[in-house]
Amino acid sequence: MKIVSREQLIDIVTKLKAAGKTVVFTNGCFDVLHVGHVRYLAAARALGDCLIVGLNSDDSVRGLKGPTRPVNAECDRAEVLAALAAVDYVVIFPERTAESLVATLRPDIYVKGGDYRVEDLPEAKVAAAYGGKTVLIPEVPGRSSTKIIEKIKNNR
Ligand SMILES: Nc1ncnc2c1ncn2[C@@H]1O[C@H](COP(=O)(O)OP(=O)(O)OP(=O)(O)O)[C@@H](O)[C@H]1O
Ligand SMILES: O=P(O)(O)O[C@@H]1O[C@H]([C@H](O)CO)[C@@H](O)[C@H](O)[C@@H]1O
Repeated sequence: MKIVSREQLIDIVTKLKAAGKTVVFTNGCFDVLHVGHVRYLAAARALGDCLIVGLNSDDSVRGLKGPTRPVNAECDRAEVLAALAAVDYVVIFPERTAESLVATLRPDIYVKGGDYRVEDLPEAKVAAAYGGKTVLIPEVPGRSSTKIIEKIKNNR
């Protein structure tokens, strides 16, 4: 099963690190999945041996993106991500940022998309403090969940 609790992940990551594996971590809302997400996750997985995705809970997505989001509930979003070959584990987190997950799991590599700047990522600061590296994956232009939702709303 790829969808795991924070406690299960601590155990999994401890074993991976003991075996000398490179652990990669990213986080996000992943509301309406698109090709930008798929390429991004494949590129993140290629940086190491195991890709963990921290998935924002429904309440935390509402707090970040507004009351009409998410379109897809957290259990559905988690199952869709877990169906991707690039994704090894999914953990749902309730906080506004993934700082505590990064601090707990201490992944070797922290990843976000090119729509972010490293200096704006609080999670990157947490990673840097224990020697973790942050990598930004170039953005696939013109693809976003919001754009898909707008297209459906406007019936085009
Ligand atoms: N087009 C894209 N190309 C590459 N990476 C992306 C792209 N869109 C999102 N990402 C990355 O995927 C992760 C999840 O992003 P998110 O779910 O917010 O995507 P989004 O499509 O921009 O959503 P929204 O439109 O709701 O803001 C983030 O780390 C983000 O950097
Ligand atoms: O899907 P998003 O909006 O890219 O995900 C958010 O990313 C934030 C980012 O890491 C900068 O802090 C994160 O803090 C937030 O919890 C969402 O995962």
